[in-house]
Amino acid sequence: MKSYKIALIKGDGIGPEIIDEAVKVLDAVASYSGFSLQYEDLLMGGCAYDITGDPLPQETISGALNSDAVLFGAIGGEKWDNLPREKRPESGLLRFRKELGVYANLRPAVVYDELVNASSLKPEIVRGVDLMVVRELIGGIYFGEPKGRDETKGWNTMVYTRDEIVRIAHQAFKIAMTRGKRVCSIDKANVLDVSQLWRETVEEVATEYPEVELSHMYVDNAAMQLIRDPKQFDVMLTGNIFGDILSDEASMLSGSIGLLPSASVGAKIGVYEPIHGSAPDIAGQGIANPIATISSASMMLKYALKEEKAADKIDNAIKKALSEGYRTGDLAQFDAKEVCSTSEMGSIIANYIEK
Ligand SMILES: NC(=O)C1=CN([C@@H]2O[C@H](COP(=O)(O)OP(=O)(O)OC[C@H]3O[C@@H](n4cnc5c(N)ncnc54)[C@H](O)[C@@H]3O)[C@@H](O)[C@H]2O)C=CC1
Ligand SMILES: CC(C)CC(=O)C(=O)O
Ligand SMILES: [Mg+2]
Repeated sequence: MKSYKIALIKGDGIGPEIIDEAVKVLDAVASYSGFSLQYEDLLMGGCAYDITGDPLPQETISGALNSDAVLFGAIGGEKWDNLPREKRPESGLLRFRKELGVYANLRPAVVYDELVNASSLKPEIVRGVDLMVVRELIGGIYFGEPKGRDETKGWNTMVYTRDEIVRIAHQAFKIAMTRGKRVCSIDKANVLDVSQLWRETVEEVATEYPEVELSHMYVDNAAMQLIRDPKQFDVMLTGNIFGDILSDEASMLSGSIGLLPSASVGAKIGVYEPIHGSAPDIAGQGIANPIATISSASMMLKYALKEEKAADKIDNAIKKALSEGYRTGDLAQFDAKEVCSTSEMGSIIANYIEK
């Protein structure tokens, strides 16, 4: 029987609660699909800092590199917000992504038919939305030098090299070829020099994909268009910060940030992670929506382990749970037949996995 090594990084806040549910569902699907999964827990974030003094211990990097894939929950929380930057949980996550080299963060935003009433927008605007944000993940303003602060000034730098833009643009065009063959590249080329290079470089890469229609949009307009008419988008190609922001916005098309998964790829080992954070405001209450993480586990099966059938089983089980009217608290007002806890939702989805 095939066996895969999965590195689990639960992290802080709701991280452990949502990862536990994803593991429940993964174990169910593995048992019916002829493979087994071995898990190794690795520390990252505030919990890692508390134990080791470092938000990203070296063993976490080597453990991840020794695995077939990483399933990641979330890190961060107020307790660690006033530490020096390099000690903060978020620095650990940024360093982790950089160390692994996962430069492409794929963030699908799909609206489930069962949840069209849950969106912040009218059902006719969101029904059928199926877009993919392809976000550059290890460059841009989160990483650029110089950065720093003193008493009166703080500074960060948005830098992209041509090579960084070329590789993320290829990812976007390749993904577009498997979908609606449209890429909208998001920038701020009317103001930022780095965005002018971004736009020119994306144009060059586009010549290798003549079947794909390329358009460009300024990020401020994109934020508005995503709400006005989200179905105009197929693949949205973005830099790091723009994709971070626009994908949280896109989650409101689907009804909750607790629904959106992601895959961070481009290197030997990928990281599969919900788009949301550690949600300290609801941590420990058993009310977080685990679907974003369960769906990220499905992306892991599909992209990292090539277990496409098993991934489809998870996606179908999620749809079944939603169509049967099960909702966690974040979606309780929207056509819920039964409101359930984080762990009940995990069990329901695990039970709906096709044998
Ligand atoms: N990938 C990661 O680990 C990320 C970590 N963070 C960190 O997380 C902490 C909290 O950040 P916030 O800005 O509050 O963003 P957040 O995404 O953690 O939470 C924003 C809002 O969405 C809700 N929410 C998030 N996930 C949910 C889920 N699965 N089910 C139901 N509701 C959910 C939260 O309760 C909160 O009201 C910070 O320390 C931040 O730096 C933020 C984003 C990403
Ligand atoms: C917490 C940050 C490091 C990143 C973030 O918000 C994200 O990747 O969605
Ligand atoms: Mg974010």
